[in-house]
Amino acid sequence: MKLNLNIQPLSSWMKVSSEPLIISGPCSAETEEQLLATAHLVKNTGKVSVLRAGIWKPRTRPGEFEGIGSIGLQWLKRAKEETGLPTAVEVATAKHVEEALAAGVDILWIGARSTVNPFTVQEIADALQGADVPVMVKNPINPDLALWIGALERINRAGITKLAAIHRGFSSFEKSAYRNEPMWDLAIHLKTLAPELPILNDPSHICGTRDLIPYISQQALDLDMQGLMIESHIDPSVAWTDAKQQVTPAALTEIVNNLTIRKADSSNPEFTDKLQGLRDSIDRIDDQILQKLGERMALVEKIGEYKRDNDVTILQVNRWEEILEKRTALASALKLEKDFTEKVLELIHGESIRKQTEIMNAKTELN
Ligand SMILES: O=C(O)C(=O)C[C@]1(C(=O)O)C=C[C@@H](O)C=C1
Repeated sequence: MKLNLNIQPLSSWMKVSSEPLIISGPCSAETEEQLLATAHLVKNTGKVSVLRAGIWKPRTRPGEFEGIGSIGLQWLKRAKEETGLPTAVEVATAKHVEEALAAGVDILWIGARSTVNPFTVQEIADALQGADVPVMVKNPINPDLALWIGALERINRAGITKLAAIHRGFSSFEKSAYRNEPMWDLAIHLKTLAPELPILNDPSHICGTRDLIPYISQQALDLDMQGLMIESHIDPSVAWTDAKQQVTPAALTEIVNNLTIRKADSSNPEFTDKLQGLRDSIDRIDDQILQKLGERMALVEKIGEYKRDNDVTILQVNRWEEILEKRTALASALKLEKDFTEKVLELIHGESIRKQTEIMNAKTELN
């Protein structure tokens, strides 16, 4: 299945001053001085194409700093006039959209806490009708690809064709080094469904702490993401929100300088030839794997019929354990990851059980 989004390529609406595309600025606009000072430093890095700042902040508990509000729009306007950087803010209600558009904000983004709620997204989409503004949609808090896609579709159906997704990681109960688990598979899946949709990465929210930002940023670029949104602050130690994950503009420069930019393809004929040769070998091996899986499944069916005729259970725990043990030992000798091998075997065993259940049920129907 492919998504049917009507979108314009990123290059037609985003002027990237230096590769890769970096959107940066404070988590929150706190004071006019703080925003302007950060904007100038960020501009002077020469690495940043868009200035970001949160002015309406959804906070988990009441009583925390909830953003400076509409006054921040005037500060952003001034920052843009002084630095020439286009601006981006998060919007979460129709009123935010109206105010941001009236103040000439260049890019709007929808935050993870809004993307989870189709009512909120629809309200934002309705307010966007007729506007020609780029919109970026962060993934929902929970790892639900359909919600992310639904939000992108709602915004697109409102006529927004300058559209991008932002991967900011997902909330998880499991203890992790990250504030939000990257769960790269979901972003890769979205890219597969909509190859034309630009996906940016937000390492600040994935990491929650600045030390991990370089690693996640590199991984995002290596997964062919089109840019990075990295929070920066003149003095992160006194930031009013997300102090641990913001970086100074100087640190931002270092992070970006250390990134290796890899292209999606190479025009070097030697590379292309060698890659083709290796891919041909992979094609042959994939064919063999599938052929062998087909042969294995035929045996599983035979066993299924045999079990049915002798009233023997499908699940054979001892045999399954024996398989797991022997194959993971072989796999480790072949330098395959244990985790990976177990996952493959579990998939195969699950399919055997499904197939044999079908065979057993066929017997019930006949009787
Ligand atoms: O050995 C069997 O009894 C089978 O049916 C085969 C098989 C397998 O896929 O290898 C399937 C189900 C059992 O739980 C154990 C093993």
